[in-house]
Amino acid sequence: MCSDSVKQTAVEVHGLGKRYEIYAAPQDRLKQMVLPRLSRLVGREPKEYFREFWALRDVNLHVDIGETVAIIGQNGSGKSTFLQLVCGTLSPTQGEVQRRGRIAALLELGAGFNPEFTGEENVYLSGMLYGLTEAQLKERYKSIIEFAEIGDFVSQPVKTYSSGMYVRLAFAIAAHVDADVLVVDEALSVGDVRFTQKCMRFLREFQKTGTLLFVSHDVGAVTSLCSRAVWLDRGSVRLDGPAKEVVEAYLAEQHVLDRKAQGVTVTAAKAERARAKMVAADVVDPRLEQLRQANHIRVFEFDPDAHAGEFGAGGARVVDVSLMDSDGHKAQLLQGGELVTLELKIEVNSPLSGLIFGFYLKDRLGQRLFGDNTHLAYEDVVDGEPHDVFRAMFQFRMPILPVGAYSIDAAVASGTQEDHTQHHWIHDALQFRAVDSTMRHGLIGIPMLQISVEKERSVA
Ligand SMILES: Nc1ncnc2c1ncn2[C@@H]1O[C@H](COP(=O)(O)OP(=O)(O)OP(=O)(O)O)[C@@H](O)[C@H]1O
Repeated sequence: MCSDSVKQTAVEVHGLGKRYEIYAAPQDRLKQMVLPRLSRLVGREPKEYFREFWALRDVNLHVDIGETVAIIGQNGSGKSTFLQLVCGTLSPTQGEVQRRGRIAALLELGAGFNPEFTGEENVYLSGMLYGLTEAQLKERYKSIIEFAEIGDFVSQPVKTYSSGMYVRLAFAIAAHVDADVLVVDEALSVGDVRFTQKCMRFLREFQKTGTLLFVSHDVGAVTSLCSRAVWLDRGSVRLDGPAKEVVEAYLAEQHVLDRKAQGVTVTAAKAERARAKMVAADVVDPRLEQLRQANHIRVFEFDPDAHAGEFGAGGARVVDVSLMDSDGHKAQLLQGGELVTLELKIEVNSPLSGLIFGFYLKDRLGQRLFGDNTHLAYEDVVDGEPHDVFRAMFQFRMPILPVGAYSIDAAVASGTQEDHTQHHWIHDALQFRAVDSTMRHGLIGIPMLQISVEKERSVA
């Protein structure tokens, strides 16, 4: 951890709270404006005609310059309220926000633009509100419009824009105002894939120097972009920590709640992260030496107590997870591109219909690289009785992996693909590490069947 003098604070939030007054009927609002004053005039205790609702309460947060922090949580948990308070577009009922530097915000649709003004006029208006001079805006205007890609609509009032066009223009402006802190609320979910990727490229560049606060329901975007996540739950901070861990805890809880709504009890348990057991260094498959491109992958042993967390209703349990090589031996060292079989051993505790066994392979950030389950492969329903033991096998070619740590989530559920109860989900059940690789870019490489070059025409 760096000292405060080295790492400066970008945003500091103390005891932040936002209270709304909820009126059961419109006339109650009128009564509240008039009657309490009258009551006070005649010396009576004034009555309140509203119910108070705290959208956010007692939130404390410290964000360092250069950090990328995701705010996650269910609908209505207070994420947008929090971002608006941080940006100063909403004033708090309690507490305070301290910010350093220029904050640019991409908040919910509708914020920021004057709907009667054209796109061009709004570029100048917003830019000046961010503190840019007219000369600076003239200089950057072409680049802003190119980024937004809204064509001739730039000379139309923004009230005629689609939600996607609106966000494109807002993003383009925010990307050009030299912000120190960028606050992005769900903006990426509105645009099309190409624009979203453009924004992601911009955000990745921005991250190198700036501070980013990011709200998204897309947990993939959260884990790929953010090092830290804050989980807001009914207006309070539920968990604040490494993005991967917070997202996994949040997803587990979402499943618990989803099943509860269906009358099924699923529990989420957090286990201490334990060190995975390393394999002995001298276990080397002789075939590996013959392979031209080295992508050695060390597989750590499955240890039922050494995982990042687990949850489930408990009707069945994953008791063993292993990766086998093509000879059917438990692999300790693999090669990217090799044929492997992932084997899950499951014990059933209570009568279950429609058993589904599945896995996800994830990278160190928790991004799911790929996964599969038995539901789609088996049309017959697999039922289980107490004490039954199943082995689910997935044979696939291990992709070529960039150097780094990887893990496999293993799970057993019952039901259907669309509606199922997780009985046991183990985060990071099996861990492994790609120790060397020729791959530098991309998430995974797939073994090429053939690579060739043909000269079709020669000038000479
Ligand atoms: N002006 C308002 N008056 C009354 N209640 C409000 C007002 N604005 C927001 N709320 C309530 O505050 C709570 C938090 O809202 P907020 O929009 O911050 O949640 P959120 O986490 O961003 O949700 P979502 O994921 O759906 O965007 C919600 O219950 C919402 O209904």
